[in-house]
Amino acid sequence: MKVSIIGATGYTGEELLRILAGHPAVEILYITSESRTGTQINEIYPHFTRFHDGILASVQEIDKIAAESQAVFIGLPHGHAMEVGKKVRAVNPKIKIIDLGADYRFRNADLYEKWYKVPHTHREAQAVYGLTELYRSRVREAEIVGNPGCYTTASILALAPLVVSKLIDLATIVVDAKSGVSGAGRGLNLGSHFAEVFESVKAYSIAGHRHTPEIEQTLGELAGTDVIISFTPHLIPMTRGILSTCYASLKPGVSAEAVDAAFTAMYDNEYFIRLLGRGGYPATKNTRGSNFCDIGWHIDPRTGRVIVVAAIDNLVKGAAGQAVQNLNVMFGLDEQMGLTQVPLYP
Ligand SMILES: NC(=O)C1=CN([C@@H]2O[C@H](COP(=O)(O)OP(=O)(O)OC[C@H]3O[C@@H](n4cnc5c(N)ncnc54)[C@H](OP(=O)(O)O)[C@@H]3O)[C@@H](O)[C@H]2O)C=CC1
Ligand SMILES: CC(=O)N[C@@H](CCC(=O)OP(=O)(O)O)C(=O)O
Repeated sequence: MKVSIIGATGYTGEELLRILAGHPAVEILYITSESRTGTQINEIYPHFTRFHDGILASVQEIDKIAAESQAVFIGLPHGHAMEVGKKVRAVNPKIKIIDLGADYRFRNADLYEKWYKVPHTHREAQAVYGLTELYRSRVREAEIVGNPGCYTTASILALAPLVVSKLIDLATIVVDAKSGVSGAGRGLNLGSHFAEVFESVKAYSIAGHRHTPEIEQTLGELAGTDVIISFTPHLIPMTRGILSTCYASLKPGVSAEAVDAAFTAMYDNEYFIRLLGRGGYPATKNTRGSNFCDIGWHIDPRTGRVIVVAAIDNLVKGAAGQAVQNLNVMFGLDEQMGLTQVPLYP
C-alpha cells in the first residue's frame, strides 16, 4: 500500500516513519516538509540511516502526492491539515486520510472553532474520530480519520468502561494528567527548554486545555448525555509518555467487582490495552515506544471514589501508533501489523 506523510519532520511525522519502517504492507511514497524541502530525511534525523533516505518533498506538490497515494497521514499544526485534506480529496476522492492533529476530531465544527479559534474550512468532510478500540466499526468505513489527541486517548480509555457501564456520577469526573515534553512538538519555544522543564513539574492550561472538549465529546456520546469534566495537564521532565489519573464518585451501591467487570468486559480482547487490574500501577516506562495503553484502577471506600490510572507513549498510542492502527483497520489489514514492538526499557 502506497502511503505519504505530510509533515514528516515533526515528532509525530518521524515517529510514523519509524513505525512504518517495520510495516510489511506499506510503501512510503512521499514525505514532506516546508522548511527542509529537498533535504534527505536522515540528514535531519540520523537515526533513520539504513532505514529511510527519502528526500523531503513540499506540500506544494500535493496534487501529485494525492494522485499516487492510497493513504496520507497529516502531521501538521491544527488549521493546516484541513486545507491539505480538502485538496487531497479533490484530486483523489478514493484516498484515505488520517490526520494526527485536531482538525477532524470534532463532530461539531462550531465547537472546534470555539476552542481552536480558527474557522473550520472543511465542514463537509465525513470524518470519524479514530479512538480505535471504541470506534473500530466506524474507522473501518471511514474516508477521513481524526486521530485523537494524546491526553484524550489515555483519559477516554481510562474512563470509558465506567461511563458505558453507568457506574459513576458523571458530574464528578476529574482528570489529572502529565505529559513528557515531546507532546509539545519539535518546534522551539521557551516553555520546553531544558532549563525550564528539568527538575520541575508544572500545571498549564488549567480549566481551558483544548483536549477538554474532545474528552467531553466522547464520554458524552458514550453516556448518551452531556458530560462536563475538570481537566488539568502537567508538563514533566521526561521525553515521552502520558500518565492520566482520573477520579469519579461511584454511584451508591456499586461494588468493586462491578468496576472490575466493566474493565474486563470492554478490554479483555483488546491487544493494545493491558489491564493491570484493581490495585495496578501503570507507568509510562512500561509503554515507551509501544502502542500499549496500560490501565489500573483503585477504589477508595473512604471517599466513595474510583481512581483510574492510564499510561501511554504520547507519540505512539497517543499519535503515530494509533494512526497506523487506524490505517490497518481502514484497509482491512491485521490491526497489529507494524505495531508489535516490545516497549523500550528501561
Ligand atoms: N507531539 C505529540 O505528542 C502529539 C501531537 N499531535 C498533533 O500532531 C500534529 C503534529 O505534531 P508534532 O509532530 O508534535 O509537531 P511538530 O511541531 O514536531 O511538527 C510539525 C510539522 O508540521 C510542519 N509545519 C509546521 N508549520 C507548518 C506550516 N505553517 N505549514 C506547513 N507545515 C508546517 C513541520 O514541518 P517543517 O517545519 O519542516 O516545514 C513539521 O513537519 C499537531 O497537530 C499536534 O497537535 C497529536 C498527538 C500527540
Ligand atoms: C506537552 C504538550 O504541550 N502537549 C500538547 C498536547 C499534544 C497534542 O496531543 O496535541 P493536539 O491535540 O493539538 O493534537 C499540549 O498540551 O498542547
